[in-house]
Amino acid sequence: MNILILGYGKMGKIISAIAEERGHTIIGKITEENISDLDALDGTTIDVAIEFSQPEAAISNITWALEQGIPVVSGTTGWLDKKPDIERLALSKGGTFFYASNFSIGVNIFFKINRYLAKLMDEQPSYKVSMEEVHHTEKKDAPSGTAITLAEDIINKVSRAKRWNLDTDPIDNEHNILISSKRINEVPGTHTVTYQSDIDDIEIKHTAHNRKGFALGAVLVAEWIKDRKGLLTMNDFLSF
Ligand SMILES: NC(=O)C1=CN([C@@H]2O[C@H](COP(=O)(O)OP(=O)(O)OC[C@H]3O[C@@H](n4cnc5c(N)ncnc54)[C@H](O)[C@@H]3O)[C@@H](O)[C@H]2O)C=CC1
Ligand SMILES: O=C(O)C1=N[C@H](C(=O)O)C[C@H](O)C1
Repeated sequence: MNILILGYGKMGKIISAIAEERGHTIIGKITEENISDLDALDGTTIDVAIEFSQPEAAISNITWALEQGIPVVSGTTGWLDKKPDIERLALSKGGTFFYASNFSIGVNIFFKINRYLAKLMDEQPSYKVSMEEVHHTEKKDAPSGTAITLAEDIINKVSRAKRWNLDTDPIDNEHNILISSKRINEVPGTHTVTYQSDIDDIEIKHTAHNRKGFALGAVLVAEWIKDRKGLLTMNDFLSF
């Protein structure tokens, strides 16, 4: 496949390396500095664009690719208030848009465990739920996209949990999921969900040791979506 890399930073570099190992051709590596190179590209020669850039760049990158009829796999976090606009564009063009806050298979297993635990906790009102996410100091958004997915899945299952907020906000009651966001050098991504009662705590935790899981997941999805259309997610890709 011919792959266009939109955002050639920490993730874009690992994705490119894995894609090449798997026999794909990288036909462009777009950064903030060489964004004008897009004008010279012929969209008909690109099978898929993989977009891991920055919150402020994601919308224009994805819009450009969808306008060219290129299927898009996007993992950029921190811009999701605008996602409905992108989804409308993808549908109006008859195109393909795949978004995941986390492409790692391990995290997607963790998402499933989180949903199962939340279902049990719906009937255990003595437990208060909270969350912690830890990432490297270059991360721009907080909380992480993964933490937001975890919180939204809990809100969908636990009727007393109505909304989430960062623990820097002064709201702390049974209806709010407090999320603590920590930034520590070089941490690829650690997420912990805690249910606390007077009697005990139950915690589930996912620790990424590096970025390979996120990058491999994005390449596997790019291979999978090649001949698919519409709005797709990890639930469509994974069979569990
Ligand atoms: N969904 C997932 O599984 C994962 C998502 N992420 C997300 O992916 C994004 C990128 O993460 P990193 O690679 O660590 O960031 P990074 O800062 O290392 O790289 C970002 C890249 O985007 C480029 N960029 C910035 N503005 C641009 C523009 N206007 N047009 C094109 N490129 C532009 C930068 O030049 C840089 O090459 C973040 O939003 C992060 O949260 C990161 C890891 C996994
Ligand atoms: O910025 C990162 O690095 C990561 N971002 C994603 C997120 O916001 O959840 C996924 C992963 O945790 C790494």
